Amino acid sequence: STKEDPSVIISRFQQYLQINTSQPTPDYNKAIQFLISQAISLSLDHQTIELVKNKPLLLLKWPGSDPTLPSILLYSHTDVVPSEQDKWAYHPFSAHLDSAGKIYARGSQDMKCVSMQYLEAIRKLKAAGFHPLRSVYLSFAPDEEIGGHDGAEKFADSDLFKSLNVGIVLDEGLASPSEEYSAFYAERAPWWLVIKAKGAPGHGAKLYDNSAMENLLKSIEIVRRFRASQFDMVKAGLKAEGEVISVNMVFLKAGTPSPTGFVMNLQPSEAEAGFDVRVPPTTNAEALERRIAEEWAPVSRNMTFELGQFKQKTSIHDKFGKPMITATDSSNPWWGLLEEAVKNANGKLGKPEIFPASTDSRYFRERGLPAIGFSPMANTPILLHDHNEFLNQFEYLKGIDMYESVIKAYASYAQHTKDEASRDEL
Ligand SMILES: CSCC[C@H](NC=O)C(=O)O
Ligand SMILES: [Zn+2]
Ligand SMILES: [Zn+2]
Repeated sequence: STKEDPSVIISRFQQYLQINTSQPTPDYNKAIQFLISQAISLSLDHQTIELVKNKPLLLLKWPGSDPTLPSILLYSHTDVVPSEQDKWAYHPFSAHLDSAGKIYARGSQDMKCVSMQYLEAIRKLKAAGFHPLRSVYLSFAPDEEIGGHDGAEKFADSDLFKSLNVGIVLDEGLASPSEEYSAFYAERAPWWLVIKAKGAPGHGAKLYDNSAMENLLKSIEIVRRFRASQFDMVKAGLKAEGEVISVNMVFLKAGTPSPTGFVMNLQPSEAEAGFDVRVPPTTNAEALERRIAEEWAPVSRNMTFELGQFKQKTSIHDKFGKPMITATDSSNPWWGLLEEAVKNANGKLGKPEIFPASTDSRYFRERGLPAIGFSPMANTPILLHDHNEFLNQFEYLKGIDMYESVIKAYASYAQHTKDEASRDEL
């Protein structure tokens, strides 16, 4: 087969990056249309599913020769987070390629690179005459950045998904600043917390106990001490970022509004603060909830709290009651195959990590399925959700080689895994 000019591969990536799929008004139709054109050029079967109106999910299939074997799902999301355009060196949807080979775009790392690399790897495998044993599915899903409720959550719950008989899911990971690729076997659960304080209102000049502001500030101090204790373990190198509980205050809301701002000589009777809390899968969840109720928002200080507002208080357990963790030992051959495949493509996989934020993988792990987070970007600063998100074109091309090797290994795996065998019995 003839080798394709890399600049053609890069320009296809740029084309996808130039489609504005930014929340809260992603142009999903344009993205899906483009991806379908790629699927057609690869002779892959395609099907668009609207689990929710105007939120299309594209499903592609590369049929395997043994339909009795569970399939491989190459998963990605099509939406990206918003960007502050004027803080970028280049427009976030220009996909500008600079003289060092860096491609600047929102989504260049999270995760339009992965979507396109899957497709490019399949293009190469097809050109080399490879035929999969296991069926390979690709799904391009909406709404990951706003929680995945109208995307992955409904997809994983559908009869269609069941009919795909998926055995392993590949989803997004993170860039790695070192030369080792990062890979993730679990993630932290988001617990979005709002604590509210009540207290007696009074004159702004009066000193008295139990005002709403004082009550809230005491809680904030206690939360900050907890935050520091967790952060210290990371700083001391005792734990990785994904292994501690993170708590970050994300809003403060209090005061009595007036046409000129706030009333200055009145102490308000209510005050609240919001926290983005992320919980590792092996946390004692009851103990953490007790801590919140007894220390962070105690009734004794006139406080209340709400967990799971904005639909985010995810369980750290799957539906079988086990911590949502994909095995990395010999019980899960997919991990070893990934390591091996990366090595065969002249890369090196780092130690398995817990993803510090959230991904759609949780909807698959919830069902007891193994899911691995892997975005092949080595020697790259982690810039997801940041200004000037970029990916170097040479890393992008290397990533295609990684997937070529990984997809080949996964789609050729002939044995039933232990997992698959036990699922068959259900
Ligand atoms: C919790 S739902 C939002 C998902 C989002 N995912 C990636 O950044 C995150 O904040 O982790
Ligand atoms: Zn993402
Ligand atoms: Zn994201």
